[in-house]
Amino acid sequence: MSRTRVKICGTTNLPDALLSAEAGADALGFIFAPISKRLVRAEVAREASLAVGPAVARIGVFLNQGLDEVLRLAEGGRMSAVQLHGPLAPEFVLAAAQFYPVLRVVRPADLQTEAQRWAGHPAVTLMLDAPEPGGGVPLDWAALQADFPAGAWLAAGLGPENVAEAMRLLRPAGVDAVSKLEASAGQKNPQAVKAFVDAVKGS
Ligand SMILES: O=C(O)c1ccccc1NCC(=O)[C@H](O)[C@H](O)COP(=O)(O)O
Repeated sequence: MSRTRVKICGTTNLPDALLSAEAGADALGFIFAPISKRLVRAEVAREASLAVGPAVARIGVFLNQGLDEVLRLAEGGRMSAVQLHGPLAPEFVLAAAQFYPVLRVVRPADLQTEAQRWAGHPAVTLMLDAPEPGGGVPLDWAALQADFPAGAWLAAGLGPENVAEAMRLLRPAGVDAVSKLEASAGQKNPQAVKAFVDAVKGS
């Protein structure tokens, strides 16, 4: 079984991209959803994407945005994958997956349905997150143990202190965090980023 991948989300500037990459992150998230307090411009994301080297994935994060906008911003920011939040039609997810690997974000209530829907679609990977993304509130991992699908990623309220326990209970293929890794909204706390990556890789 391969090790759990670690994604640092909400990257808004070049120094934070570099510090996350140097800490050992496998993936950086760039939020293009206009409602986010961590919104990044495509030009900034592009500069960061080109600076972190070929081994670090760059994941464009979208919430209820049209396909043209998703593709334009993902291309402009030099993303390597897209993360799709919101109540989207399966056809929309499939259309995006023609262009980029997709992290399809689902809520606990939809997990079983979505797991069945996307089984056998290699371009679509599930990510379980709280109903309010970027809110820093953990899910009830014990309650999810029976249904957590192999290969799925986990987000919501993860940080250096609790990620090992979440991994022990759910064995996610990847973990994602933002709130607990910030000094302020959109600005990373370097010690927290390093501690989070080390906790994931040491588990
Ligand atoms: O974080 C945001 O501001 C955000 C806004 C709109 C859509 C998605 C957003 N974040 C997506 C993420 O991948 C977060 O890392 C994930 O929800 C976990 O956040 P947190 O619970 O704060 O660690």
